[in-house]
Amino acid sequence: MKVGPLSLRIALVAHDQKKDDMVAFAQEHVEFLSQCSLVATGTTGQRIADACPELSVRRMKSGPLGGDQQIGALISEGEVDMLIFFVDPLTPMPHDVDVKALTRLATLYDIPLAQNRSTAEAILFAQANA
Ligand SMILES: O=C(CO)COP(=O)(O)O
Repeated sequence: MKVGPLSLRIALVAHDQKKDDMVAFAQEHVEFLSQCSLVATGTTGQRIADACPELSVRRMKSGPLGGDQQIGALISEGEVDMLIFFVDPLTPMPHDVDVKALTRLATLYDIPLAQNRSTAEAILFAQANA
């Protein structure tokens, strides 16, 4: 895979049941991601940083404590080019409104939004071959 542009700003978020998926995704694409500017919710970012020490990840608060909203704010400011958000469709979330608000802003501001791994792979492939 060709390496992506340094300027690509990617937000990474995963619910607890999807964090292993996110870590595997980050490990598989570590070369590409190392060329990007990464921001993540707190626990997701920690898991990625632990698994991929070569990646520099800006960590916001944990999702349920406002991290989803912080990333939504970055999107609204035009500071995120792509949202990769591995959602858990089987578990009720206390912060479901924040989850919906975040995906809504990605849709509103028309940035690529991947809510599962196969879509994330497709988006990265498209970027790498653009
Ligand atoms: O809850 C989340 C997304 O809604 C993710 O937050 P964490 O990465 O802190 O677990």
